[in-house]
Amino acid sequence: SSRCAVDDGTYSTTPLVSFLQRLQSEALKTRGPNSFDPKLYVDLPLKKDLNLTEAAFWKLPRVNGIIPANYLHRFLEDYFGDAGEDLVYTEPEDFVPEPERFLPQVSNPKVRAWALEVHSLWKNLSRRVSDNVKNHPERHTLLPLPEPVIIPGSRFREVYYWDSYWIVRGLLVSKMYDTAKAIVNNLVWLVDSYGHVLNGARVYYANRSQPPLLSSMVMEICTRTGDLEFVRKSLPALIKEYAFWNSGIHKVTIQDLHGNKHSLSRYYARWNKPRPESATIDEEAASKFLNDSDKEAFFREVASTAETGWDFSSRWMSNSYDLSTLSTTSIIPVDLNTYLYKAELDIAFFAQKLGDSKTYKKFLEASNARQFAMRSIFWNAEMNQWLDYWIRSDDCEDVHQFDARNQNDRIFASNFIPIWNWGLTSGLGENSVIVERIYESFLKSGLLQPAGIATSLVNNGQQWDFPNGWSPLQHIIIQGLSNSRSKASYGLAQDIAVRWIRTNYAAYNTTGAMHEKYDVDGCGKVGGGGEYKPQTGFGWSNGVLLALLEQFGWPSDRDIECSS
Ligand SMILES: OC[C@H]1O[C@H](O[C@H]2O[C@H](CO)[C@@H](O)[C@H](O)[C@H]2O)[C@H](O)[C@@H](O)[C@@H]1O
Repeated sequence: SSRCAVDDGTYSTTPLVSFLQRLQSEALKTRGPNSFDPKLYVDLPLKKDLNLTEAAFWKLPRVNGIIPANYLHRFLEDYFGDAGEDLVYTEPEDFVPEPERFLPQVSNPKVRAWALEVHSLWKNLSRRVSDNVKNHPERHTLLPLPEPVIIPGSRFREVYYWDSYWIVRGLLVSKMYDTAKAIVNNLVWLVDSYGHVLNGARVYYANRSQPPLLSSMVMEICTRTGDLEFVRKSLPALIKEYAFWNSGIHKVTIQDLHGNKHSLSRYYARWNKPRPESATIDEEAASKFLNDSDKEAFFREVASTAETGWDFSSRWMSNSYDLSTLSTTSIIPVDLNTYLYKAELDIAFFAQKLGDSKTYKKFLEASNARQFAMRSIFWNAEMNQWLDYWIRSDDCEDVHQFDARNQNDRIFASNFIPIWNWGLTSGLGENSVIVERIYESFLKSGLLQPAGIATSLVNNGQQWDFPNGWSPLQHIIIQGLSNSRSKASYGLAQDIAVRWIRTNYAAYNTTGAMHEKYDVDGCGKVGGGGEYKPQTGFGWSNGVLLALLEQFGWPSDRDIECSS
C-alpha cells in the first residue's frame, strides 16, 4: 500500500462512537465470535446521557477481565434502546398497492404478482428518523435526516449512498416520485452539512463517501417528472460534491507518454483507525502488522475500500488472497471516474436547462478532459477493456508518469462499467467497430455466468468477488449494452436481464426474500462470503428488478422458472 505522506485532514471520532466501540470490544469478549455482528453495538441508541451510561459501564463487574453475560445483558437493557429503534416505520404517502400503468409490458401473471410483491416491499423499508434523534442527537450515531428514508434492509438500518441510486430507480417504476425526491433531499442535506455525501447516514460514516451517483439520481427524477425546480434546488449540492471528489486527497495527476497531464480521481478515506462498525474485525486483521504506522496504513486502506462500495474485493489487493495487501489509495479506479464523467455531463445539462452558461461550459470542458484522461490512462486496446491504474507504492511524485505496465489486467466487472456512457469511447475508433470489440471482449471475459455477471474471476471468499453477482453491476452493464445501438449487444443485455430476473425469482420463492447479492454460478443461488452474514430486504435488488422489468417486460409465454 502507499506510504507517501499525504495531508488528509483525518477525521476525529465522537465521544459516543469511542464509547460504543469500547462496548463492542467488551461484548465480543463476553459473547464470543459466533454470530457476533460488531455493527449492532455502534448502532445502539442511548436512553440516558453518555456520562451516566459510561459511569454505569465502568462499574460493571469483570471476571478475569470479562463482563459476565447476565450483567452485560442487563446493562444493555437498562441503558440502550434497540438498534434501529431510532428510525420508525412510516407508510410512504405516495404508495398505492397497484400504481396506474404499473409495468405494462409484464404480462406473465406469475411475474406480475411477484413484481407487485416487490413493489410492496418499499413499505417494509420505509422509515423516518424518530424525534428522539432530533431532541438528543448526542445520544445517537444515527444522523437526523430531515425527510423520510428507504433503507437497504436487515443490518443496514440506515440510508446508504450508492444503494440510493437503485432505490430511486425502483421508486420511479413504482411511481413514488415524492419518496424518490425525499431521498435526494436527504443526501443534499448531507452535502450541505458535511461537504460530501456520507457512506451512510451515521456519524461513524462521516470519514468517507461512496460511489458518487447523486447527479444520476437527480437526472432520473428530472427525466421522469420534468421538475426543474427540484433540479434548481439540488444543483448547488451537486457542484459542491463534485469539488470534494476533484480536489485534495481524491485528486490524482498523471502524465501520459505524450506529455499530456491528466486529472483523475481516486477513493481515499480520511481515516486511519479501525472502522467503528467493524472495529473488532479490523483489529484482528491488523494484528499481523507489528508497528503502529503499518497498522494505520492498513486501516486507511480498509476504510478507503469501504468508500469504493466494493468492500472487499481482490480488485484492491496486490495478492488476491491476502486482505493485508489492500492498496486502494494507490489505485485510480475506472468506475469512480466513469461516475464522475457522468456527473460532469449531468451538471452541464442541468446548468444549461437553468440558463447558467458559465457552469454549463465549465462542466462540459471537464467532461471532455476526463474522457481524454480515461482513454489515455485506462483504455487497453489489446483487451478492449478499461483497466484500473495502479500507482507504484514508491511513486510519491505530485505528477505520476504513466506506465502501461501499471494497468491492472485482471478481469473485473468494473472493466466494463464505462459502457454505461458510450461517450467514453469517443476517439477509440469507429463506434460500431469499438462496440463490437467490447462486446466480444465481454463475452470472452468469463464474467458472464449462468445467473448473471460475476464481480471478478477470483474465488477468495470476499463478497465483491466470484461467484457473487451484485444488482448494481448487473444494471449498469445491462444498461450499457442496451444503449449501444448494436442489435447483438441489445440481445445480450436482454439475455443477462432474463438470467438475473429468473435467479431473483427462484431465490425469492425458496427464501421468501430479495437478497443483497446472488451467486451467479447457478440459478436461484444466493450470495455469500465477506465479513457479515448475507442480508435480505433489499433496496437495490428491488430497484434493479423493477427497472429491468420495466425496460424489458416479461411476455406471458416466457417461463420465469430457472431453465435447466
Ligand atoms: O459493515 C461493513 C460494511 O458494510 C457496508 O457495505 C456493504 O453494504 C452497503 C449497503 O448495502 C453497500 O453499499 C456496500 O457496497 C456493501 O459492501 C458499508 O457500506 C461499509 O462501509 C461497511 O464497512
